[in-house]
Amino acid sequence: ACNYEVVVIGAGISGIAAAKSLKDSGCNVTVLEGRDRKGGRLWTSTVGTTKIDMGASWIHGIGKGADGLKKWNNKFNPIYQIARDNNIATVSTWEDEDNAEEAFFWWQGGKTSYDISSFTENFEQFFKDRQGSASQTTTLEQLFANYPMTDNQVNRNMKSFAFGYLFGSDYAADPDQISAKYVDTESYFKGAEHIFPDGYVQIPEVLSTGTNIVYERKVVGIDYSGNKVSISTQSGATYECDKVIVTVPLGVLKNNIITFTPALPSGKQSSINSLGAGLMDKLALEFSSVFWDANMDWLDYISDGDSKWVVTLNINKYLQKPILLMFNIGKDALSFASMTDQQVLDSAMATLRIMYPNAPDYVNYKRSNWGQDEFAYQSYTYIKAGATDEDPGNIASNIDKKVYFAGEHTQFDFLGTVHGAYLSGLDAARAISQAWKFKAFASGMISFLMLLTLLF
Ligand SMILES: Cc1cc2nc3c(=O)[nH]c(=O)nc-3n(C[C@H](O)[C@H](O)[C@H](O)COP(=O)(O)OP(=O)(O)OC[C@H]3O[C@@H](n4cnc5c(N)ncnc54)[C@H](O)[C@@H]3O)c2cc1C
Repeated sequence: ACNYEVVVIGAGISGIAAAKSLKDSGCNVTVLEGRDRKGGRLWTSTVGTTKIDMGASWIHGIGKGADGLKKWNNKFNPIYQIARDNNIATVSTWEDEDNAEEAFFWWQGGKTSYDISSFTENFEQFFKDRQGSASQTTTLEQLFANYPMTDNQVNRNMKSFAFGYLFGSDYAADPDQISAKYVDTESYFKGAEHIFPDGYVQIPEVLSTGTNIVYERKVVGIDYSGNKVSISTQSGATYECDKVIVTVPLGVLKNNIITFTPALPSGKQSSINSLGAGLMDKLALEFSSVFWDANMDWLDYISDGDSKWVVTLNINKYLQKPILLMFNIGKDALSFASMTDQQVLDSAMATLRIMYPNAPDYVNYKRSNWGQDEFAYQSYTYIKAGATDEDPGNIASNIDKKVYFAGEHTQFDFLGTVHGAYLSGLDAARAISQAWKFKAFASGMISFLMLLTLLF
């Protein structure tokens, strides 16, 4: 069996997946987690008395099968498989996102009379026709530089809405950042999109039973210059191990929160610099009753001059609670990051009252602020203009079979998702178990050869 001491940094889904797999192989595993809770960007919180996910909400496609990846033929999304195996309830929000029910509102007040679907269909078609001409450094905005439209306020606002609505939520970023070349080139699980009525955190909870997680251990240094890896934490506690798996988010790596000794190889560092740490924030508002279009999934808002509060999810449709979940993306999310809760709430309520002039006051709220979160500094990763689909794999590659990496940002196929993060954790664990299997085989061979020498 495995005789390594392994430290996993981070009790998000990737770290917990890696720890479980290695523990099951007999390794001695300790997980060091900076926060006082597990799950990382799976954060089931509450608004009033209702559980609400302020990090990931969806299993993006329960399966079976994933586009372009044969190995998933006939298989469920691994997160859905875990939910099924453990009787964790999930609820479908829609079979296909294109079929979600939507109402469109605009800055002039109430529902828009504008033909939104013609605009967004033309916009998408324009993108498809030109994506082939995009180079590695072409931004989505540059690809649309010659988009044919009369320059007036309505069209300008429609264009900025279309960017947020069609691409922003997928990549948690703005059109002047997203690489046009890589839009829609990652793989998607087929099937309906599901959420967890009792919270996504149930997944890391069932996977981490019996795992040794030490909380409030913010890692600040990893020294891998010797035979053993030495890990230092902000609290002063240090840990020694044979192998470490670093699962901290890309945003944490970009901010150099952890000092690596020696410094990370330049190729890996440049991939860390190149990828985009996308930002998407949520505001959950609970009301005393539903005043909005109860049959809609999404309430979409075309604002004047930016894309603030571009999409709002009607939670009532799935959980039968009078709750709206409002979203901001990229620079709009960033513009709220340093504001007080009251300022954010004022902005949200002002927008809701443009959409529904008689909207009453909220009774409870919960806000995420992932950009200011010292254990994330981001929401999810995207291919930024200048980066390539090889950058996530460059980050994943191990250093000297001592320092391994996992996390949603370390695999391209399902970049930015929970299932991608989960699978990356299993990959890192597999790479370590290959190392001990090889070591066991090599020492077996040496003993065998010594025995032969003694006999003859
Ligand atoms: C608002 C939002 C919405 C999302 N929506 C979806 C969705 O609907 N569907 C989907 O599939 N994905 C979604 N995602 C993405 C998904 O949540 C992530 O891809 C996934 O959870 C990442 O898992 P991870 O293990 O890679 O990272 P994390 O969950 O971030 O885990 C890393 C862990 O490391 C810890 N850590 C960080 N720094 C340190 C340190 N210095 N020392 C010790 N510990 C540290 C963190 O606290 C964290 O627990 C969303 C994310 C956000 C933020």
